[in-house]
Parts: sequence; C-alpha cells; structure tokens
Amino acid sequence: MHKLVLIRHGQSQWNLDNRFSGWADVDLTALGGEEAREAGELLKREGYAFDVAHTSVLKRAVHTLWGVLDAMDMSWLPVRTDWRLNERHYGALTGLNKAETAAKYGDEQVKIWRRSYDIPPPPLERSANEAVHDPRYATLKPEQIPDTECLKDTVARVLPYWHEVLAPAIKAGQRVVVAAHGNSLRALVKYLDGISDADIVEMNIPNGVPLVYEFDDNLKPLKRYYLGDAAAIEAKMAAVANQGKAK
Ligand SMILES: O=C(O)[C@@H](CO)OP(=O)(O)O
Repeated sequence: MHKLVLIRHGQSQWNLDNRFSGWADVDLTALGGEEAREAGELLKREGYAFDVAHTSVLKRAVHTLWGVLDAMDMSWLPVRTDWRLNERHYGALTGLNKAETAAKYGDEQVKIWRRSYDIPPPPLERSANEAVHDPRYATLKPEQIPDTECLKDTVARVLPYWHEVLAPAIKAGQRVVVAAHGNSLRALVKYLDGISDADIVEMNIPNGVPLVYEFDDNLKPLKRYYLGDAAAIEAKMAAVANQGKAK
C-alpha cells in the first residue's frame, strides 16, 4: 500500500481579501502560516514522515511546505518546485474581488469561471502577462505560459507531472508530500478519483488541511480522507464555495 499527502496552502493575503489569485505570487497571512504549522504538527502526531516534497513556484505553497516540514522537524527534506503545480491561471480576473465580481456579473457566471471544467475566465492581454518576463518561467516556451486557464487546461499540465514525476516516485516506495493550490489539487483529485466534469464543479479544497490518498500497487486509489476535525473541514470547504457569491 502506498500513501500520498496533498495539502493546499494556508490562508493567503488574497484569500483573506477575497481576490482571485491564480499565478499572482501572494504570500500567506499569519493565520495561513499557523495553518501550515498545525498541519505539520498533525502529520507528525499521526506518524507521517516523507522522503521528498513537491510544491509549485508560488510562495504561498512553498511557505506552507516550509511550515509543514519545520513543524515535523523535517526542514532538511529534498524539495522540488515546479510551475506545473501552480494554481490555475485566472486570466483577466486576477486581482479582482470575487464578491464584487459576482455583484457585477452574477453568482452563476462567477461559479462558471471558478468551477466549470472547460470554460476559462477572460484572458489577460499578452502584454499585461507578467509571467512572460518572470525568471521562474524562463525555461517555458512562450506557448506554455497561459493567459488564462480553465480546470481542463490545468489538468493538461498537472497530469504530465503526475505521470512523469510523482507516480514513479510513489511506485518506487517514496513517501511524497505535495503542497499546492485549490485548483491544481482539484485537477489531480479529478483524475485520481475519476470525478466527472459535472461533479468536479462542487468540489472545494480547504486551506491547510492534509488530504491523504492510499493506493494499491498500481496506484489505484483505495481511500481518500482529510486529516483533522471533520466539522471544521466542512466549514472551511463551505467558506471556499461561498467566496464567489455577491452575498
Ligand atoms: O483565487 C484563486 O486563485 C483560487 C484559489 O484561492 O480561487 P478559487 O477558489 O476562486 O478558484
């Protein structure tokens, strides 16, 4: 039996401000840092240990991983960062307030932009896309840098990372932890659990909560569960869903 631990970053400044983040490199709030440490303490208490860690090139995920590993006394662990674990690119919505966007365009439209499988938000103008000049993306071909992404586009870049990097490591017996983002993790969960395009719309991943997969030898999922208090986790998931409502 193989295990994998996924964790969405703790609360970021733009989670707190209720703004679309995407590829904007927003840091954690103090609460987000605490969520990361608490997740690490919980993993340690439950007897988890890792051989390798993977995260995105966005600091809210990187700093979450640091908090988790520090709380586990495993800051020495090898860490690989990769853009393919980034949050989905939010296009022209990046930086906008989600509730204000819902007040302007309607809750339904915002839900489509946030959660539909194959409808992307309006794209950024290429000239306004800062990722094009960002050194962390210097090795990407221009066409690999998105101006917007729907979940389907995110799946298309997350899955090669799963097949080429994560799955072989897990199969080889490595204990892997991945710190990433709401939608890059939804992309992975959709694939692993075979969730339909329609059903993935209702899935929201809470901040800073370890999500454990147990796999058979062929990496077929046997079980998936969050660690921690079930009511608190439910409340966090509902809060994520409600961020896109005008209120
Ligand atoms: O803003 C974002 O990048 C994501 C994650 O915080 O938000 P949403 O839950 O709206 O997809």
